[in-house]
Amino acid sequence: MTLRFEVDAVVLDIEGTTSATGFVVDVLYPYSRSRFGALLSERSGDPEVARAVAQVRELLGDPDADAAGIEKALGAWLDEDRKATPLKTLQGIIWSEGFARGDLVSHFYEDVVPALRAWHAAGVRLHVYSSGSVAAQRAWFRSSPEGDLLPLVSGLYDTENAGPKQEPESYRRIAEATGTAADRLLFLSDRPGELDAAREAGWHAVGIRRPGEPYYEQGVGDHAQAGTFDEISVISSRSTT
Ligand SMILES: CSCCC(=O)C(=O)COP(=O)(O)O
Ligand SMILES: [Mg+2]
Repeated sequence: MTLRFEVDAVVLDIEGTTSATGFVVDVLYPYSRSRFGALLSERSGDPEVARAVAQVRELLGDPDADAAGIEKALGAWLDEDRKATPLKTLQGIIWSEGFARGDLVSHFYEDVVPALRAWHAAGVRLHVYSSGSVAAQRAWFRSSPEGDLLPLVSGLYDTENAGPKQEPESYRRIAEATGTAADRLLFLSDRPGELDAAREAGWHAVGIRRPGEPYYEQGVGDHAQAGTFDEISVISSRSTT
């Protein structure tokens, strides 16, 4: 069955939706884990690192946490896959440098890139909303196995510039930032709590359920669902075809 939407923009979750959680956890997480120590000790004066470190201390409730304590907290959050904003900021710094130097190439499920190209060609705007930082998202789309996909993307949103993914207010903020009416936006995600929040903000929402992903068994509640992007047809009033 094909799900049909007439909207102006599609907003994409990454992990579990466009891309495999296994790749993020097995490739990206170890890459960042092994580099946190050097980042914290050698670049503590970098404003972005300093800001993230201050946020970690605040989350820990420990204003005096030293570099070892910060690294330990980051490791624990990685273990539990906690999407803490400062963790994502620091990972984003490390990953974007790793992508730029060619150590990393991103992952997209095989149905995703053809669908993104088709929707973009049909005049549908594409935005990303992920817990991964904007810097990480930019590098991820720029360094895909199919080349630079960033030109397909109009906007990048994370927990810093939009807010937590399970809060409707974050989706209202994105609608405002993109200048798009809520009912002209379609959100694709694997997580029911995110889909609930998008729907509460008045968006269309489709749960993506891919075998092997962490939320596959749990399902996406009462949301419309698709196993691949091929099952979703999107047209826009801005369409030229
Ligand atoms: C390029 S983003 C890396 C993935 C990541 O760290 C993450 O937290 C993704 O979470 P999502 O909100 O996309 O499920
Ligand atoms: Mg996800």
